[in-house]
Amino acid sequence: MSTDLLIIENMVKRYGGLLATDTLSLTVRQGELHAIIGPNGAGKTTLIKQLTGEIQSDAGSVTFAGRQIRRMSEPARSHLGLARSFQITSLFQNFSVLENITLAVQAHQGHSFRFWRPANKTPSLVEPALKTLRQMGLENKKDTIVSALSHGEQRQLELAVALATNPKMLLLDEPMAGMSVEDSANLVTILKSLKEQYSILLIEHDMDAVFSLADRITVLVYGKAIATGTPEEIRQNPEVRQAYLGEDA
Ligand SMILES: Nc1ncnc2c1ncn2[C@@H]1O[C@H](COP(=O)(O)OP(=O)(O)OP(=O)(O)O)[C@@H](O)[C@H]1O
Repeated sequence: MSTDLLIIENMVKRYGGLLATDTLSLTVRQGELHAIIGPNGAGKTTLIKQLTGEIQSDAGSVTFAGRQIRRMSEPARSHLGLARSFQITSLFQNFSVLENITLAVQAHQGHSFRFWRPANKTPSLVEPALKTLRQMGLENKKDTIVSALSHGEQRQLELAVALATNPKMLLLDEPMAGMSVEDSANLVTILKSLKEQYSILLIEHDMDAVFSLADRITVLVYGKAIATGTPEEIRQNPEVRQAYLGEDA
């Protein structure tokens, strides 16, 4: 039986007179990749920000790993295992790949920065960092300075930074944005390998990626979920075809 790791109930966010999130309810199951699609301005990024705690919801309930998190701070949510990646450029450009990850692990573990011992020489930080780099196929780049990485590799590293904190759930906001076809295909392969080990909420405009990766898809229009279902159910849904996907979907 599948368990719901994230349960969103009747969540609301208003910007003045605009309802950006309109009594939205959805669940993400343990080990599921749940994609959110919808036209520009549908409220997808607003939803992610409400989940991370970057913005406060006006109403509703958000339960994550059995805890009510709607009023929790961003760091508290991150410690519970909610990790956001993408659309935030969080890398230290002049530091190496390994240093970037060990610093993320250190910050997550809540250590003060120990300047007398560099993070990339501390075994308890290096071990999880190397494991994550292996998972992402970036191990051979561990000593490369971030600014020397390709755009696609930097996006992969952003994902590695999120994974290194050992999250329960990843919130991915348009990971394929600005990527070449080759880098996108590579990222799809990586995300497939991460599925099940992590629960993933994915926002993405690349429909090929969404339909090949998602276990379930929710379609957002004007802040409202108009449909949730398997990729096949979403493809067949007449309301979705009309509102978003177009007749050739
Ligand atoms: N800080 C803000 N103040 C006022 N309105 C906002 C604010 N942030 C977002 N909005 C509005 O809320 C609605 C939802 O925006 P949001 O960015 O969440 O949509 P989105 O689905 O992520 O769009 P896109 O696909 O273009 O990234 C839009 O109408 C947007 O103009």
